[in-house]
Amino acid sequence: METFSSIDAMRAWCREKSISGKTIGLVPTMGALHEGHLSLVHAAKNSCDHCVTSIFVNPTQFAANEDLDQYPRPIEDDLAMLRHAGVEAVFMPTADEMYPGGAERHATSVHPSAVALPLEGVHRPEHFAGVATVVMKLFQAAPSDRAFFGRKDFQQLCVIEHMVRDLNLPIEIVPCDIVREPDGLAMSSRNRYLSDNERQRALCISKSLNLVERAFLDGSRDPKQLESIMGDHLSPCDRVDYAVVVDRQTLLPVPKITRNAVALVAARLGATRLIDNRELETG
Ligand SMILES: Nc1ncnc2c1ncn2[C@@H]1O[C@H](COP(=O)(O)OP(=O)(O)OP(=O)(O)O)[C@@H](O)[C@H]1O
Ligand SMILES: CC(C)(CO)[C@@H](O)C(=O)[O-]
Ligand code: BAL
Repeated sequence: METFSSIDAMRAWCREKSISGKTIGLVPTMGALHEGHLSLVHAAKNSCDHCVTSIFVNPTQFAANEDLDQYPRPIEDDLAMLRHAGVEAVFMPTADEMYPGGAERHATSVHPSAVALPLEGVHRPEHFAGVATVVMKLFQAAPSDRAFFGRKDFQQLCVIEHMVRDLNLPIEIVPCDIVREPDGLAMSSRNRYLSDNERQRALCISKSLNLVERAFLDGSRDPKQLESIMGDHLSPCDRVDYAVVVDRQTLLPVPKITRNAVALVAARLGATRLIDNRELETG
């Protein structure tokens, strides 16, 4: 497995692979890897000739009061997992390599589509501009045929899909299903912040989504009714930023579900903020 910290070297590796007609799959991550990330790697390896994974804790998507400094960086463990998974190249640039002159003075950025505005956009107003910009930069540093993103970060996936569509980027976005712990908790790098008690209480998030799905499958098409089911079961959380059922395309509220929808939750256990969701398909 080769590791690259320079954009030029990473780009040269990708160019060499694609000149010979081979396809490349890119898996962007912030490290602290778990089985959710590895499922993206497996999907990339299954559908592409070569797989590149990036590890970069992107400063421009964190607000000043967020966990940029504490974000876990177990780089040796991450590299061992990627080696074991058969990844051929890892892009792990420094912040200076990605943002010469400093992330805070970085001038040109991607303005994401309106799908970035609700939900996470309300609670993390600069977040998706930072995500879209760094993903655009990762696509330039590691030019690939396909990029793999998890449905766990559902709104992020929408933002990236819109960016690729609106800016005509020559890359296919491949959404990958949410990988969960055996008890239902969505895998997330931030789960490692949880105390035993918080970890136990965090289970109410996936349970509330199970109950919403059950009510939806039983015929409920009233978002308010579904949201109240979620609300009733999220009381073990210390704070609920949102627990909503919205349109799958726009992520905006609808009076009645007539086409595909999605239930999304963001909630805190202690200082840890977790997100999860469940797609509700009208069929
Ligand atoms: N449980 C999961 N199942 C599937 N994909 C996942 C899962 N968790 C993360 N991913 C995906 O992995 C990619 C990298 O995500 P990231 O490195 O931020 O991990 P994370 O676990 O979501 O971290 P965080 O706890 O900071 O949200 C994203 O596309 C994300 O959606
Ligand atoms: C897509 C991403 C790697 C951009 O920094 C990050 O937001 C993540 O890990 O989901
Ligand atoms: N998985 C999304 C990255 C973030 O929360 O910044």
